[in-house]
Amino acid sequence: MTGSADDLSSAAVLEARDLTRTFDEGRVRPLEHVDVDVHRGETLAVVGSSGSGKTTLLNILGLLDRPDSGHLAVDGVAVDDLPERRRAVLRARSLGFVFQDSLVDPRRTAAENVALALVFAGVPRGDRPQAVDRALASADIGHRAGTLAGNLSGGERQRVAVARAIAHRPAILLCDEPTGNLDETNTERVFTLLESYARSGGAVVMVTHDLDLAQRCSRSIRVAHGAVVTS
Ligand SMILES: Nc1ncnc2c1ncn2[C@@H]1O[C@H](COP(=O)(O)OP(=O)(O)OP(=O)(O)O)[C@@H](O)[C@H]1O
Repeated sequence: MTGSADDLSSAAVLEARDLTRTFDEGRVRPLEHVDVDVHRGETLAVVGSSGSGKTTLLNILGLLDRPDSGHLAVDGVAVDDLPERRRAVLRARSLGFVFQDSLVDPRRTAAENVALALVFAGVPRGDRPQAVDRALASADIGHRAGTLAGNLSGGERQRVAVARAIAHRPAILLCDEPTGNLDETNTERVFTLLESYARSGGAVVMVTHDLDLAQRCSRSIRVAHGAVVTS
């Protein structure tokens, strides 16, 4: 990530135009002609009823799925005609993912889980130990660096998942119900981490059913009947 708290450029790091995604030969149409911009320094909540298309949108923004039509630029790179190999590199370098159940490897330590993600992100070997320490510390889980992830609590494991997602300083953090399995205290901790990543210059997109959290984001959009509206 090149931005910083002092350099919150207004340029969008995610720009989606006229996205359409349908399933079942067009019978299911979660996204139709949708535009979305996401900027550095912001937390963007994506809300909407179950089945409205939130995950579909997140998957397209995260290069995990392709739209039927439309245009998408990720971290300044137009991806529409990019071959899968280059999409994978962009995904690994510019994007970080946090899911409701982020599936950290229970047989590896917290630090090893984060280090592995740095390998995939192409971070040079010599830079990895410091990046691991920094990420675990900023996710407030540095004191459990050497603990097997399988022995951590659910809240601690999710903080490791956040550390893993931010360790390579991606421009954009995409989160699908990141607090969905957490109690109130851990929800607050994880949300605070995401906010602080945005404050440090990242862009955070968060699908959530938690309307209180959505209200605390800098902006929120609602997916409904194929459209995306600012809510
Ligand atoms: N691969 C697929 N094949 C067929 N239909 C799909 C596929 N993926 C999603 N859908 C359908 O697209 C619609 C939107 O699904 P999506 O998972 O994006 O909703 P959502 O808003 O994230 O829902 P939830 O809040 O329940 O997770 C749903 O009707 C879903 O069944």
